Amino acid sequence: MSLRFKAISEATSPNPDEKNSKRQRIDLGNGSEVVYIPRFLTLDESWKLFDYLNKEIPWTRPTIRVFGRSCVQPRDTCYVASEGLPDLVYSGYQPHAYSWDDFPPLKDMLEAVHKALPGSRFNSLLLNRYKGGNDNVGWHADDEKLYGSTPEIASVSFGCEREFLLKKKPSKSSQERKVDDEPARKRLKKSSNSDQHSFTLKHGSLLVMRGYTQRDWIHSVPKRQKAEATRVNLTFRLVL
Ligand SMILES: O=C(O)CCC(=O)C(=O)O
Ligand SMILES: [Fe+2]
Repeated sequence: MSLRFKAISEATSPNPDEKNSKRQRIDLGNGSEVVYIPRFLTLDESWKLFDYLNKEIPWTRPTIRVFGRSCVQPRDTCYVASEGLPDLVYSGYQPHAYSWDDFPPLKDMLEAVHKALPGSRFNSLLLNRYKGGNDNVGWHADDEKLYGSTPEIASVSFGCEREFLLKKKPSKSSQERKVDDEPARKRLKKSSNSDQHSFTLKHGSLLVMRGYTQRDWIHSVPKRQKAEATRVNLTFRLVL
C-alpha cells in the first residue's frame, strides 16, 4: 500500500499564511508548549490511513500494572521503533518493537511529520486504538527516562473525535498547602483556567507537546459514553 501525503510543511508550504492559519500554539508557561494543527492531513488520506491501521496493525490489549494492581489496558496498542534502541517499558509492560519496514505507510507518516515540524526527530511510535467510549487513557506524563528531559511528542489522530485533556501537575508548594484547613472548594476556585486545557482531536489532526510538558503537565483521553466509533492515535517519540 502506498500513501502520499500532502502534509503541511512550515518550511516549504507555498502559502504558509493560508495553510498555517489554523495552526495554534499554546504557551503553557515555564518552557512548555503545545502546537495543534487541526487539518494536518486531508480527509481522504486520513480515512485511507485509518482503514489501513485498523486492519493491518497487530493490535494487542496487554495486562499492565497501575498503582500495584494488574489490569487490562483500556485500549489496544502496538509499538514500532528503529533497530538498536533501548526497550520501552511502561506500567510494567514491555511492548514488542516492530520494524518500520513492516508498515510502509507508517514510514510515510514519519516523513510527513518530520516535514511539518522542521528540526524535529522521531525514531519510535506508540499506536493506540480506542474501540469505543469506554476505551481511554488515564492521567499520565510520558516522562520515561529513555525520552530524556524535554521530549517532543507528535500525536496524529484518526477516526472518532475524542477529547484530549492537559492538566498542570500540582507544584510542590501547592501540595504543601493541602495540609492546611482551607476547604477544598475554595482551593479549586483558586486554580486558574490556564492550569487546564482541552482539545477535541479531529480526524487527521496533529498535536505536538514540547519542552517541559511531560515534566510539568499530565494528559489524558477520558471515557466518553457517546463516542461509539473507533479512534486510532499515533504518538511519535524520540528514544535517546
Ligand atoms: O490517544 C491520545 O491522544 C494520547 C495517547 C497517549 O497519551 C499516549 O500514548 O501516551
Ligand atoms: Fe501520553
